[in-house]
Amino acid sequence: MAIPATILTGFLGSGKTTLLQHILKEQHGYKIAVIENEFGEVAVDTSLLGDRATNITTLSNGCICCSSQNELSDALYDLLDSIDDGSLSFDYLIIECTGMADPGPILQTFFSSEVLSERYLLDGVITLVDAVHAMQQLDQFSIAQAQVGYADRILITKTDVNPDTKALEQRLKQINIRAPQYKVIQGQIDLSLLFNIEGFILNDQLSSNTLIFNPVTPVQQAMAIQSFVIRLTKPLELSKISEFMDELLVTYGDQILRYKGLLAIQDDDRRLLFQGVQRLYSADWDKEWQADEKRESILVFIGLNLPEQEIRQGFDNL
Ligand SMILES: Nc1nc2c(ncn2[C@@H]2O[C@H](COP(=O)(O)OP(=O)(O)OP(=O)(O)O)[C@@H](O)[C@H]2O)c(=O)[nH]1
Repeated sequence: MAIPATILTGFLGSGKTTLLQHILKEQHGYKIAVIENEFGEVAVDTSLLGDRATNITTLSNGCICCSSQNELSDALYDLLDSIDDGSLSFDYLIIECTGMADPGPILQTFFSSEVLSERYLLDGVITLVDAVHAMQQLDQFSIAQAQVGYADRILITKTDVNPDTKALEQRLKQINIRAPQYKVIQGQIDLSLLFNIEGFILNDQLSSNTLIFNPVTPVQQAMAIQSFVIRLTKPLELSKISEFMDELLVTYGDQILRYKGLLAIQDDDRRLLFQGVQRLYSADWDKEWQADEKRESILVFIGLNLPEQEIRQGFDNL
């Protein structure tokens, strides 16, 4: 059984540690391992950590804390070794990123080797956003926008200090139309909203409620991460989709953070699911379209300065 993994990200001081403390205290029945991602931040002599690259501590409630100065992949392998030699057991992994970390490379690590992609199952990205400071952070730091862009769930924290989050919610939706938003005070949230969300599995969960939203004001900044939805009623030709996607990813692979789609294909009664992170994407056949279902393709793209018109046009031409 692959171990599900959740990535916890968010700008400096957004409340990641506070949420983690809540998660680790809660009685949820999971045996959770947490990796604190300090990777590459401070060069620490590995002799301090002993032979292992990863420093592993077990808390009194059975949760496991790991810190590592090495690459994330080393820590992931070290945890697997500990499971295999019987010294550890856990059934869920959380990675807490540092506030300035770009989640992109962290996600890519899970697909970087056969072992890691088979033994871990990337479940989702939870992004925390500070209701007091986020507007300014989003203006100033593209990394803060990227953290929102990658999210499967967005948690708006510190709403006890600033309860008026309307404008922020709109802006977050412009950046990431796909991720539901929840308000959280001092990390208090129902954990079932955060775990087993299957953000990277091929499925048809496009959160159709959130897709009704239409951005009214264009994002102003030059470095803007934004999302948009494409809906097409005419069936698409399969070979042309992969051709177009390959072309798109060669040119814009670094800018497209995440994309997900449910496609209607010409001469086939099955739905085609596809999803990707930057240049890495997968597609698979799903069940057949039901009689009461509207046979249309829906795609969500989230990325940095994406050529929306060009992408829309490209799909229109398929
Ligand atoms: N009022 C209020 N304070 C909060 C809330 N959540 C977190 N804080 C406080 O905000 C500060 C930063 O929270 P942390 O949990 O350390 O944030 P972090 O994201 O781990 O911070 P970094 O590790 O610096 O990236 C702490 O003083 C928390 O007590 C909240 O919902 N309301």
